[in-house]
Amino acid sequence: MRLELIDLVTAPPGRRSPRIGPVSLALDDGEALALTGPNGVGKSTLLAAITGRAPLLSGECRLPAGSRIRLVEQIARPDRDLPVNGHDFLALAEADPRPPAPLSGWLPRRLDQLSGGQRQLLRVWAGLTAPADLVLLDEPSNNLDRRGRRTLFELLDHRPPDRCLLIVSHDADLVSRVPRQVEMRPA
Ligand SMILES: Nc1ncnc2c1ncn2[C@@H]1O[C@H](COP(=O)(O)OP(=O)(O)OP(=O)(O)O)[C@@H](O)[C@H]1O
Repeated sequence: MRLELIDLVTAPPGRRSPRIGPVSLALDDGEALALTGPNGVGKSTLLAAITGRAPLLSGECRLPAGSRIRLVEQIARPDRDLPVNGHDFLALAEADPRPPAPLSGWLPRRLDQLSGGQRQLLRVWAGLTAPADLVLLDEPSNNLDRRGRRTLFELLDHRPPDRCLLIVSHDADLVSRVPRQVEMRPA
């Protein structure tokens, strides 16, 4: 699987402005890349364009037909009042049902009874281990304290090796652990 963005110009979903890009990058099987850049430069919008939610105004987004993409969004949709526990959540996401500790200990609990950071780590695990060719993580270390960030790094180390990984982050420590970095700059 190869993701290739060629002079891609996009905009937030349902809009034609502000224009984001042009951005060019390529990612091959099993590669991980960190996408950095200032607030508002368009990183989340670029991820939305790769998933097809944001418009392609010009340029190209090349992905093999049938590629499976998993996006772990920066802000989780509210799951309050959903009677779903961690086991159910991983099963629904078709994710690996056996995450490492401490995530394994949270699985019997309802998602709405976990902390924001605990939910965040479960969402990242689900994104990393569910069937996919390309995993997009938007600010995965948000909400995490030092121990949570260490756990996140372990989860990333355990990711299945065959999939491409694109991580949007402002976290210098996380970015430095990713072999390749691309910085988005304002047009
Ligand atoms: N629904 C929207 N309508 C109008 N403008 C929007 C909308 N969503 C985002 N924008 C604008 O599009 C630009 C890109 O936003 P985006 O969230 O992609 O940036 P980002 O690089 O991910 O920022 P951050 O690092 O703060 O998460 C910003 O200028 C933002 O204000």
